[in-house]
Amino acid sequence: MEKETNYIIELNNVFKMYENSEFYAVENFNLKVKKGEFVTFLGPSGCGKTTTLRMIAGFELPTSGEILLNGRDISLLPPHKRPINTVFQRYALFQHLNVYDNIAFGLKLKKIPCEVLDKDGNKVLDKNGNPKIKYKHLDKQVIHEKVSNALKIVDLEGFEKRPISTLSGGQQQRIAIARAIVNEPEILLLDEPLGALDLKMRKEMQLELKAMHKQLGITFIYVTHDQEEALTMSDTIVVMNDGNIQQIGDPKGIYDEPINSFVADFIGESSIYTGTMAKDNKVRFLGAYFDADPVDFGKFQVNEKVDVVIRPEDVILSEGGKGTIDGVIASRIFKGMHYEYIVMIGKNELIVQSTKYLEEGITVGLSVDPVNIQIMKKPYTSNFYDGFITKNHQIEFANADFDFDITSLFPNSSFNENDELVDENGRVIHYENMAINVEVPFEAIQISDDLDASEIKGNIISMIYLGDHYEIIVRTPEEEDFMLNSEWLWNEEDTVSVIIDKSQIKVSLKGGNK
Ligand SMILES: Nc1ncnc2c1ncn2[C@@H]1O[C@H](COP(=O)(O)OP(=O)(O)OP(=O)(O)O)[C@@H](O)[C@H]1O
Repeated sequence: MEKETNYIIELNNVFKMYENSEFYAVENFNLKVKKGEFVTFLGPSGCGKTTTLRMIAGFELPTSGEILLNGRDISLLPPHKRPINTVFQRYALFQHLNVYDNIAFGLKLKKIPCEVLDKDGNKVLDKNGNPKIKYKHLDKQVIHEKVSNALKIVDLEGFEKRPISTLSGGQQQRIAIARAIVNEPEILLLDEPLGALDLKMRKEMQLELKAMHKQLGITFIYVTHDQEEALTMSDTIVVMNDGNIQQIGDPKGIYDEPINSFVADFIGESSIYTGTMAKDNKVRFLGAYFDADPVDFGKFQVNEKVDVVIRPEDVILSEGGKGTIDGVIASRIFKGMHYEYIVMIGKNELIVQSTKYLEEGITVGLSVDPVNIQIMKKPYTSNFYDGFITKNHQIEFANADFDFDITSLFPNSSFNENDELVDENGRVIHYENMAINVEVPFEAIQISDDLDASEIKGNIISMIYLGDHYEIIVRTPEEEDFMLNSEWLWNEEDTVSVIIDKSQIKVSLKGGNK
């Protein structure tokens, strides 16, 4: 069904699970893109950016949900029928063709409908009285003009006859872009198009792509894991993690008002702390009470645990301890326009940028304007799993068994002499396979590089520094995630064993079997 819309692309409740996979690569994705917008999908490797792009292009079908183009559902339309072109990181140019033929390739195949005319130039009608239509190839002259124009846009006029192999990486990428825009798509999808270029060339091409976007006036949907690239080029950034959208906003909004610690950590440099809301518009972190922005304060309860984000450029340094809190300068690096300091407040580190030159080892006062203290809801402090009770009256979750006193789940129950679980009237309770909810607080989990220390093993997939500790996510081969806090610095991708303090596991019955 078609409906009036200002949006060129809409994704509504889109989910994608690949065949032979047990998790969603993209989960509940909702996005509206305006005509002419430059939208960037930003997130770490594996977060679902390419999958989303491929669904828009039509190379993958969503498992559920709908994709609308100008208000029309295109979920089942094949890629070549969508007015959308894609530029990939690997340029996918035909090495045996020259520049002209690479760009003209699609145009030469294209057939356009034309009305049939008789020798006097009148329209020929079919038996229903409608103009008769035939399909014919584009004129050579038209192709020539379109190719020249595309080469002009990518700033490679005069390169028509050059073999592809004689072009630099940056030039090849421009040809790939020219090939995509020569078809005059309504939307251009760009999947890490600058990923294979060196830093200098990347920076140049970022500005050129932005200029091309302006000149062409078409919608760009761009994929990158480089936050600086996203901040430089986009009108709108969609920050993704683990198949989910974390935040949608313009670059400044995302940088200044990150919605959670993942976004704050991923975009720009920042110090992140666990804080507690206190009375009288205050928030306590780093062992001191700071004035909070009253607007933020109203969103939280007194005593609520929160994440507090401080950007390095927002810390005001003063000599002689005239701030909200004192710290000692541990290191100083000159960064061209300013110095970057690591200041220690007890065991916590704070990153500070300042144009002032200060000696290492001295005590400084630190303060932050209330509007620059970003206070965010703490997403989780516990892990949650679906599990069940095994026939040996253990509990199983995350593909591991744990001893657990299951009598605590059934009031007044006990085990009889036959090792059966019975209620207060002696009736047997059939607990085997009963479904349970399991909560494992972060504090209950430790990790170790001794892989024999636990039957649960996994790889570290994320590590966020929170001032005096790291928030770490370990993912098992079965795609179970364990989030925990650790004082120690680990390496991403490290394989570790996950040790759970059983006494801290909380279990409740779900009702029903697994
Ligand atoms: N064809 C496939 N079959 C099964 N799983 C897949 C397939 N393609 C991607 N995945 C999985 O889906 C998830 C999302 O992958 P996707 O390529 O969309 O992420 P990405 O954010 O684009 O990552 P990158 O930046 O590394 O390209 C990953 O866990 C990936 O392993």
